[in-house]
Amino acid sequence: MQGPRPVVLSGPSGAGKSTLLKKLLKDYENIFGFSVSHTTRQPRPGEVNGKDYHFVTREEMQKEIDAGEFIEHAEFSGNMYGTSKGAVQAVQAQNQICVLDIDIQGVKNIKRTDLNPIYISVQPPSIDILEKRLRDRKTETEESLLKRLTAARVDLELSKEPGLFDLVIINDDLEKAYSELKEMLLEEIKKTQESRNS
Ligand SMILES: Nc1ncnc2c1ncn2[C@@H]1O[C@H](COP(=O)(O)OP(=O)(O)OP(=O)(O)O)[C@@H](O)[C@H]1O
Ligand SMILES: Nc1nc2c(ncn2[C@@H]2O[C@H](COP(=O)(O)O)[C@@H](O)[C@H]2O)c(=O)[nH]1
Repeated sequence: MQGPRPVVLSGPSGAGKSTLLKKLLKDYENIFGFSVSHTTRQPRPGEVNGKDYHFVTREEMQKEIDAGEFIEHAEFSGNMYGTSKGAVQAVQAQNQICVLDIDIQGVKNIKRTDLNPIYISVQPPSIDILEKRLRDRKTETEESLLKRLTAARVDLELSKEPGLFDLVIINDDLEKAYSELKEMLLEEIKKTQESRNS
């Protein structure tokens, strides 16, 4: 795959990946592009099909997986999620830095590909704080919230594997976490800006 190095943002549900990503996409509108994943979960209020996710049925997604159209896919908290080749190519065709928001199974699967991204894990200061953030977000039922907390514990354990991530950001103070993210990506941002001006 060509163009600037992609970025993988991973970490437990509710850790703050989308919040950080939204800031990044707003501040560097033309530099970063979001890899729009497929999912079988129901859209949340305000989510737009084709922008936040491609919302599909299990049958539709399985058909595309069987056809070899996905770079990676995983089952998370009772739903399927996956990154299509098309999602990444659409961003790379614009010569933008492609950002993938994926779970830890996705990270492990991407490691087996030639995508060569920068791997960043966004983590909460504690499980209690994560639970509060997920509850306050009001997107989950009690059942899905408990599933996500169980997955979060597994994620935090697995992410200790040496070398799995290039950077771990503890998202306590949002501005501090965002500064750490920007600092890590500064070189790729500069390279992309320079290539635009040349
Ligand atoms: N540093 C922070 N301090 C307080 N609240 C935060 C902080 N960062 C994010 N939040 C809030 O926590 C909630 C979860 O954040 P967000 O939706 O960005 O998580 P996520 O990692 O993208 O989750 P998911 O994987 O489920 O999409 C949101 O309501 C967000 O506003
Ligand atoms: N392996 C993949 N994981 C993905 C993908 N898109 C999103 N995700 C992860 O799923 C959970 C839950 O997301 P939510 O939007 O339902 O809260 C979260 O950890 C995402 O990072 C994907 O394409 N592949």
